[in-house]
Amino acid sequence: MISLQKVNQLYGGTQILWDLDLEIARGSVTCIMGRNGVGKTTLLKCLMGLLSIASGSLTINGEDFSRRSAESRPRAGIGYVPQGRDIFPLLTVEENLRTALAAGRSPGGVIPEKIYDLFPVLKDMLQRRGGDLSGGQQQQLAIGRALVLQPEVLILDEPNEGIQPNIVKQIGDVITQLNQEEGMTVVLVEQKLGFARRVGREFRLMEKGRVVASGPMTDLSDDLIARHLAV
Ligand SMILES: Nc1ncnc2c1ncn2[C@@H]1O[C@H](COP(=O)(O)OP(=O)(O)OP(=O)(O)O)[C@@H](O)[C@H]1O
Repeated sequence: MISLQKVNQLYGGTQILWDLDLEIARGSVTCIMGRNGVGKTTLLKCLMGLLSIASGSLTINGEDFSRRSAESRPRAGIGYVPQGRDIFPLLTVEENLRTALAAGRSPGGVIPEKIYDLFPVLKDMLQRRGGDLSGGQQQQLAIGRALVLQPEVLILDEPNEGIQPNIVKQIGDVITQLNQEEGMTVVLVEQKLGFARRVGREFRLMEKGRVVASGPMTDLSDDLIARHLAV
């Protein structure tokens, strides 16, 4: 459903993505993995239209998105949880969730109750300011916000970075639930091998701006880990 072909991307004169090919199947949970600086975040930003690609193609459900702006993604059913969460610290939890409604096809509307079923803590804290939440709660808020428009695809950039273990487990369970019960397609950048193995069904390993190995998670061998992940 998502296909990148021969994608090249540059920051000024520095090329980060090199003829990158990537296929994401509908209904899969795919972990993008690789050492620091190989271009994982850059890849997600290109997927989201936050960075423009110099050449190559990006198609979503067969439609060409290579040149479309970031605003097109929520309307195409794609939700995004950026690295570092990017919630609004001075807005309340409810206001943070509402900001996502504005990006939809028909601005306005209501926050789906489902979000509070997935993350009950958000309901308890609706009137608290985002900045007063713990890191784990902020991450739950960022994921909740990405789910407000009920996307078909959820893209997450290191959702577990700097988060306590019990919330990491909860986030993993939510991803599995969304995938298994709603058929949501999930793409995540993940550094934690244990989490990737538990939650991911597919892996893509990156090295120097390219995908160099891919397959079902059960094929992620010790040899591949030693070659492309170990520091
Ligand atoms: N705004 C920018 N301008 C110039 N170079 C950048 C910019 N953002 C990232 N880079 C560089 O692009 C390369 C890839 O960065 P990217 O964040 O995509 O890697 P990553 O695999 O996600 O790494 P990490 O795991 O550390 O987040 C790095 O060398 C980084 O320094």
